[in-house]
Amino acid sequence: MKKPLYLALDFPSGTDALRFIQDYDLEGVPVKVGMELYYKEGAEIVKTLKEQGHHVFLDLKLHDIPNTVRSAMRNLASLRVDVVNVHAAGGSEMIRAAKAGLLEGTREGDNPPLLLAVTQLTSTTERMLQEELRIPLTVEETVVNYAQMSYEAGANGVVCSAHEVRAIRQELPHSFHLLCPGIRLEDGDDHDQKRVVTPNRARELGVDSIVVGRGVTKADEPQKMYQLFEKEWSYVNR
Ligand SMILES: O=c1ccn([C@@H]2O[C@H](COP(=O)(O)O)[C@@H](O)[C@H]2O)c(=O)[nH]1
Repeated sequence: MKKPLYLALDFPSGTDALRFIQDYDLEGVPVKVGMELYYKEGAEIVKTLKEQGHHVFLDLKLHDIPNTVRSAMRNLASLRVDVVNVHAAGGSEMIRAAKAGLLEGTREGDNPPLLLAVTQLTSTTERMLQEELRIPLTVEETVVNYAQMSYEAGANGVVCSAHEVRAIRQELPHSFHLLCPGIRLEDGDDHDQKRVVTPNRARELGVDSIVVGRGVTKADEPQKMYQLFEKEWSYVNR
């Protein structure tokens, strides 16, 4: 799929998520299932969304010892999701194990899910990194470092903020997938996100895919807002 915009289905239940899709004519759009929805509904919601024709990014951000991550990824691959992720902070051995688990769990003839590694969350600031986590680097330095390590360990790409895209592109091949949450329209509410950009800017920077949640799901007119994000991102009708 070329340059997807993933709608983050951060809803308390599957009923809420499916109703939202139906109410606002979002059938078949790429979606992201995160912890809130998955921990409530489990694999069933993923199966339902796949049956309904959605491209599914399962955003569970695994972070555990390599053996555990390998077994978990084997099970996630069997759900035939399109994208999964781990925290890059789990290290290269864990990322290699994730990749191995995905290959083991993928049915013959299918493509394994894309494996992305989360670098620094888009809610992280340089102050948090340096003062709370005591990492004496800039956000950009840690993100590029995680991206290089993830690439060498076999990840297909990373989750980062669009702020770091240029720096990553200087170091790694263009085929390395850069997926960016923290996307807001010019006058949008940032909520708890700290490193945000507009869909327009993300496109200009060469981001491969974006995630949009509350900008659509909490809007007064969700369908209209989805179309606005989509239009800026894909540069249609201009
Ligand atoms: O660094 C990260 C990694 C994941 N996310 C997830 O993306 C969406 C963003 O939602 P908004 O409502 O558009 O802020 C959300 O599901 C996060 O869990 C992220 O924001 N940043």
